[in-house]
Amino acid sequence: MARAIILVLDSFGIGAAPDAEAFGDTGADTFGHILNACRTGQADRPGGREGELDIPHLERLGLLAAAGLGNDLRHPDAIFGSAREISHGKDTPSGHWEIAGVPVLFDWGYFPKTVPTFPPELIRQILDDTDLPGILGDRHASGTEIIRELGEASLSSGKPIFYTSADSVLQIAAHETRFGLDRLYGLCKVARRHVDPLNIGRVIARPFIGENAETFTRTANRRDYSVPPPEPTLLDHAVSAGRCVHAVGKIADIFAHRGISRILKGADDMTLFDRTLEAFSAAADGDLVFANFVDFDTKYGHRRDVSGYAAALEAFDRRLPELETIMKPGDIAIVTADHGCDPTFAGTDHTRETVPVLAFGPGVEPKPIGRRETFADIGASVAAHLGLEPTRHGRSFL
Ligand SMILES: O=P(O)(O)O[C@H]1O[C@H](CO)[C@@H](O)[C@H]1O
Ligand SMILES: [Mn+2]
Ligand SMILES: [Mn+2]
Repeated sequence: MARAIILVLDSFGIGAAPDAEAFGDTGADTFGHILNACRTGQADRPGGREGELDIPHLERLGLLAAAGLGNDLRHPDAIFGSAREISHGKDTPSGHWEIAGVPVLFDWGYFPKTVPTFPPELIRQILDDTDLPGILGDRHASGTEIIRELGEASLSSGKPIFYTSADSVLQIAAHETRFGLDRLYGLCKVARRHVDPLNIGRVIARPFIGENAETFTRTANRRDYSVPPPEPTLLDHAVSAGRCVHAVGKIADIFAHRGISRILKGADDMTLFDRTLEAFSAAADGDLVFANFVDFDTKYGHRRDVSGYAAALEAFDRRLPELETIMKPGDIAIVTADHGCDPTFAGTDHTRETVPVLAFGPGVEPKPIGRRETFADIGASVAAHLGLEPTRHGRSFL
């Protein structure tokens, strides 16, 4: 039994989703394209990273083999393979819930690519329930770009910026001190209530600071208001069995705080790695640590920043031995992802891809597991490992 830890590299897809075409994502391959850009010198950063992608630990755990890349004849030190997604969406909740045994087999609501994008009735309801003079934005956008464009107008008018993406999401950006953080959270709660009937997965508060378009930056006080998963997840099973679920980063928000015992937050992925180690060190036998590393997605994938993504992978890789050192016999760690966000792809949205599944630990017997038919095999394996009630979906690869 011992302990289990799932590390989600948010958006770290490895291409080859059999249904990529249905999402307009034919050819998307987050890992493959980063690897290639590094190899051909297109991910060099003056004074920063350069050359081939340097990820010896992920390679040792079978990442290249899992992605069907490279001709490394050494046998990986892990259970290695990939998984496709069966959820209808390629968003963060869909990916994480499916990992936890609950694929999203219904259709989320989405906002159209028109301007305005939000139904006037929805905006009217939100305005009626708040003291706002109106809203700005009201369209599909990249979060950083729309703040640069409309942030100053938001400061002078007192109107928050509403936007969406290819995900089932309503995002609200407002100045953290001038608009006020608590006021922004309150507004998101009101919006959450009104988007429920539209089947929208998340409302996200996007606070930013700075004085003008050149200096605006988003802060770590982002908060996601998700709908709860439609049936019990691996996390619920763990908590019902009296285990502790240690949620690192935005995991608690993604599961609408259900099946969570402890929350550990951090402002960036390296701090989140510190918190992950802290959580794992504190975990008792039978506990689950579930960590999400959001920067890959938010800071590099959506920003289409290839060298930034490469540097983040290298930084993550360098820290893996710290986790391996504190693992005890009987523990299992699984490195995976929730969807793709190919930084070389058109647009700024997620990409439908398969994800890596690398499972390792002192007593874990390495083997290939091929391409799993659903991310839920991860949850099923963790449930089997921890002796928990199996989730309805997924088959254990252990
Ligand atoms: O462009 P930003 O604000 O980072 O938004 C991105 O972040 C959202 C949540 O992960 C996604 O829906 C995507 O649109
Ligand atoms: Mn995600
Ligand atoms: Mn994203």
